[in-house]
Amino acid sequence: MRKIIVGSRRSKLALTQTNWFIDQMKQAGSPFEFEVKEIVTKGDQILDVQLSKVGGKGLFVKEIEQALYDKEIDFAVHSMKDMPSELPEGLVIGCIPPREDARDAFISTGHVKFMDLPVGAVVGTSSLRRSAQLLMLRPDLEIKWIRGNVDTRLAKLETEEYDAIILAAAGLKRLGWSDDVVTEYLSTEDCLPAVGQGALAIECRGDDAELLGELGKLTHEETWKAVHAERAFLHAMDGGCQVPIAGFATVENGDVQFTGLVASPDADQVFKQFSTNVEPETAGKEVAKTLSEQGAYDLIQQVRRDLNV
Ligand SMILES: NCc1[nH]cc(CCC(=O)O)c1CC(=O)O
Repeated sequence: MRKIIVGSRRSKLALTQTNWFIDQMKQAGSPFEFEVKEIVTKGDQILDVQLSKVGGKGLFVKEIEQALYDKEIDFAVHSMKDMPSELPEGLVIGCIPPREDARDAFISTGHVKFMDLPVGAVVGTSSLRRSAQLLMLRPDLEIKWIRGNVDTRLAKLETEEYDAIILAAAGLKRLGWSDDVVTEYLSTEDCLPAVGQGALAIECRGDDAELLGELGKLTHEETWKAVHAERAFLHAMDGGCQVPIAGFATVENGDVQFTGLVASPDADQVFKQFSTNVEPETAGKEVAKTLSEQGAYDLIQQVRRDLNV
């Protein structure tokens, strides 16, 4: 029996996602043995600075992709959100399993709802996408950068000066945190999720036909369509996790319904557009075209120059 080596970042979330997916493969009757190999990425090492400042697309994936090229591992389970919109030559996404909750979770001390936060309350996030959208609703809030994995951030809410923090619901749910830690789930209208948020990407070598055949069986059609619309948008806008960009799609009766958003970091300028199409890429690209015509592409380039990324 072929032994498949699965690469994973060392964080609890990465390992949980990896083991969850291996279980799915076993349940589907995949004819393999599995072994997990832990890999430390640059993104895991730099935990003390604002992510948008260290820059570089694919901060969490580069070392893993090298291990794929070197055949040290056969596939890796990534958060789709951490994947650059273009994969390097020779590597492919072999499977997109069903999406977890794509929303952002708002967690405050004392369970005060977001709109009930006192004036000037301090909210912890290191994402320009989240901070821009929070400031649209509550321009009075103070955004304070916060880094670290899910457990660290929840601990910081208790011990440091934050009134609230925002985390991806998917990470909390996969780690088994119960719904009661969450004060409220922000609606996708109020806080449009990051492209790919809540979804996983199984990355492998494009020439590994045997593995690709097994992985393909576990792809979830609706998630595949939604993610392709979102990533087509991200790519067309030259977006990434360093700039305030959001994109979220659902599938209704086979049609992809996609909303894209680009904002300035201070939320002074906000561009938002919706499109629906049977072709996922078309839905994403149409929104990108409209927003670019309105000035959103230039805004992203401006943000990149300002942040030097
Ligand atoms: N930015 C890091 C990251 N990448 C994926 C997740 C959570 C899981 C997901 O969105 O799929 C997180 C943490 C967070 O944003 O709270």
